[in-house]
Amino acid sequence: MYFSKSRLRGVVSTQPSTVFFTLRPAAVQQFSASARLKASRGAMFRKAVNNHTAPAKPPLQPNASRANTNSFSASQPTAPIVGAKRKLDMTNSGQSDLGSLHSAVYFEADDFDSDPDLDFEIQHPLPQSQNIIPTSTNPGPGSTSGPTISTNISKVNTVSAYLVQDEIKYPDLPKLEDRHREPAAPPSSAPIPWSSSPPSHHLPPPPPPKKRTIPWQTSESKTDIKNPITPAAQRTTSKKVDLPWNKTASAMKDEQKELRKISKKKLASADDHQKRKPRERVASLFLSDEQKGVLDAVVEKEKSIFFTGSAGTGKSVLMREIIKKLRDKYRRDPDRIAVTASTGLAACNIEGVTLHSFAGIGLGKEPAAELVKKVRKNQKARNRWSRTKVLVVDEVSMVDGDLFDKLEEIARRIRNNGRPFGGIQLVVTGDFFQLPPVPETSTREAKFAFDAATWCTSIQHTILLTHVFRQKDPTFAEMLNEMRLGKISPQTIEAFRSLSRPLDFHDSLEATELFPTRAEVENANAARMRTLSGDVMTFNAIDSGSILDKTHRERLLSNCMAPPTIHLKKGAQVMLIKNMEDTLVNGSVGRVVAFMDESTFDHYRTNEDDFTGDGKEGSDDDSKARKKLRALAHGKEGGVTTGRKWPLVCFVQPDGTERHLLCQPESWKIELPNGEIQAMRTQVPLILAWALSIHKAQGQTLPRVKVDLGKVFEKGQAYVALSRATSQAGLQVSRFDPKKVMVHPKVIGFYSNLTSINAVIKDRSYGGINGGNKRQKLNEDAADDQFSKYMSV
Ligand SMILES: Nc1ncnc2c1ncn2[C@@H]1O[C@H](COP(=O)(O)OP(=O)(O)OP(=O)(O)O)[C@@H](O)[C@H]1O
Ligand SMILES: [Mg+2]
Repeated sequence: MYFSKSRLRGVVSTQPSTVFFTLRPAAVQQFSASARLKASRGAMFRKAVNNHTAPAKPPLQPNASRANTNSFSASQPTAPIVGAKRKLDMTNSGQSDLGSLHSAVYFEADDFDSDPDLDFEIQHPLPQSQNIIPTSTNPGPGSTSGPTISTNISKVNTVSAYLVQDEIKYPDLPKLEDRHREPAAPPSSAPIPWSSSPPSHHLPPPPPPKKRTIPWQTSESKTDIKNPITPAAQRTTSKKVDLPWNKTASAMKDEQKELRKISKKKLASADDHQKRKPRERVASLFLSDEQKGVLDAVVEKEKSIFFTGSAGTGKSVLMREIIKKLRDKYRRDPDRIAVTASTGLAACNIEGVTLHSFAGIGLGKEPAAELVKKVRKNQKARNRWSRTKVLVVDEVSMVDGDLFDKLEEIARRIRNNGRPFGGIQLVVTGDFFQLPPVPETSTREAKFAFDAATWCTSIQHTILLTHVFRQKDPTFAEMLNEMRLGKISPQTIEAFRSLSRPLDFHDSLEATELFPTRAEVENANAARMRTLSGDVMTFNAIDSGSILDKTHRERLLSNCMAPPTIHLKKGAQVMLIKNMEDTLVNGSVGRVVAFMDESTFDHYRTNEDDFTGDGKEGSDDDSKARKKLRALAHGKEGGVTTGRKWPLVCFVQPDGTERHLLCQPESWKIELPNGEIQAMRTQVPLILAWALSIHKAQGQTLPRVKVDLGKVFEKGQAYVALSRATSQAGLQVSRFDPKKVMVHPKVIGFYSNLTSINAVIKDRSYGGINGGNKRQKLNEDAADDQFSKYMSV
């Protein structure tokens, strides 16, 4: 073994006359032989030391920094004081394993002169060239080319007074051989990062051969296999019997089988728990007559329908009801219904897949013939096309017209059926006045689905829903309708301009600000979070599903309303993104008031009156209630804080009353018609709600909304943003400009040809809901009537 110069460089003091070392104890034993060699060649040893030059830091610095990154900062003095400074750092650093190895063993070069053991020459087992690395061949970063020791002294003076004493008092150390016997010294086999010894030298000596232990021969190991997560198992993991190489292949297989069983059981019990969890979900709404008419046409008459209507006419509510009824109808063959949407977000909202995913066409940019070949090669996609009887498409306004034609051709050819869409019944909804399709290339203008060559033959009936549920105030509904059609009267412009004032509410909820881009949303929410004091609670989603490729799965789930991670603080404004109860639905906005576990919440719920104040900020009642809630959240109010803590959110309902909900994780699925869950995310059903993107807001109903129209840039954006609001009192609009309300002329043309289902129902002469060919006649007769009704202002 050798005592390399690089080691010396790291520890040599800056006193030229009195050299001291900080030796890694592991090196002490190694040092014995080499020191003897060197001491016997005293001159050579001193030369080695004197030749040692200042920049001692480089060889050790990385190790020191690794050992305790906190104790080193960039601003700390560097090379010149390294010997001294590092010694102090390392010996003081309790956390550093390097530091502990450095437990301050000091000695002077002269120590060895008086050591009788050093007075004999030993024959080193290895040739010298292998043991002492010559300076020339191993200059290292701190070799002779660096600053000299004297340079170091002057700099060290400023750092450590005791280093400049003429004579330094070193601790009285036991003799070297005594030190060898110190029980505290780590074994010499402890690996030293810069040692050039081969790893095998650090290995402990091989144990004497033992009788082989086979797992099934010990009762302990049997228990371990049955219950690998018991403490016993954990304890035994360090025993030799549990080491994988001590098991036979069949024993390993048995163990894996047991583990699989256990994890299956766990999953099943988690599932059971989910199922058993009492959940008062949203009760079915009473559908209006027009909604019922559509439902009947789809489920009973099995017609291919496109139902549309302005924002808030209950298209989504109706679509959910249709899906429910269809699933019930085809409960024996659930894969007969394909639930899809134009975008990932819309698909996630109805627990379906994107049209692209369903079709198995990738991006779908190739010509139809190639896509047909592609689908034919993909057995799963082929099966989906063949099995589907009803194809549901939500948010059709964002489906490209060319894509619609391609899908129609694929359906016909894969199903070998010449009827439109190969005989598949289409149930399509959306509002073309809202967000348009994203064009395939920037050079070509967006083509709407109704512009597809096969739209008219594929859709038997187009139905217009006219009753607006979202806005109860007919004046406001009419203002929004004008905006939708892009024909805004001067009075309406004035009315919108008057909404630039700040909202006037007396509770703690603020308006949700809608932005066109995601970056603006993230900045706005992050800025608001920073203003809150208190601890950040982080909730990470659990993702699963049949798609094992992580990137692919993440891409699918990136469209999910639930984020992969959400950071919350007490006081954060949040939006519920799942329908929970009648009044707590997707879009409800509230504020996080505490984080608590389920049992504490149960206690809170049963004594709710104690925890609700009069709502007036600063009042006695309110502060008492807050105190109680705080105490409860900290487990001081009788609640047993046993489990994981979840956000407790106080939602303000439309009638002004408050509801508290403990927001525990919910699941969002991306599910193929055959029931295969491609991807699933489980996360607390909340997102930050000071700000939201217009894209994510599409489809939402929001009680308080703030929009800066100066920022919108896309057709339909202004209408989507403003039509989220339920009332004028809950809407703040800045920079309202009628020019920002852009409507595509093709969309106006398309809607001018529609009539409402009410008109059809009223006038039986049309024979109820009309067939595809009759529709044109109906449209011709009723279009002027209807359009003049909607364009009346
Ligand atoms: N039959 C109904 N009875 C009572 N409320 C209803 C009914 N249908 C819908 N609503 C309510 O009207 C609001 C808007 O409904 P929904 O979101 O389905 O409209 P939409 O047409 O899909 O709107 P958008 O085009 O903005 O997505 C929701 O708050 C919903 O609960
Ligand atoms: Mg909707």
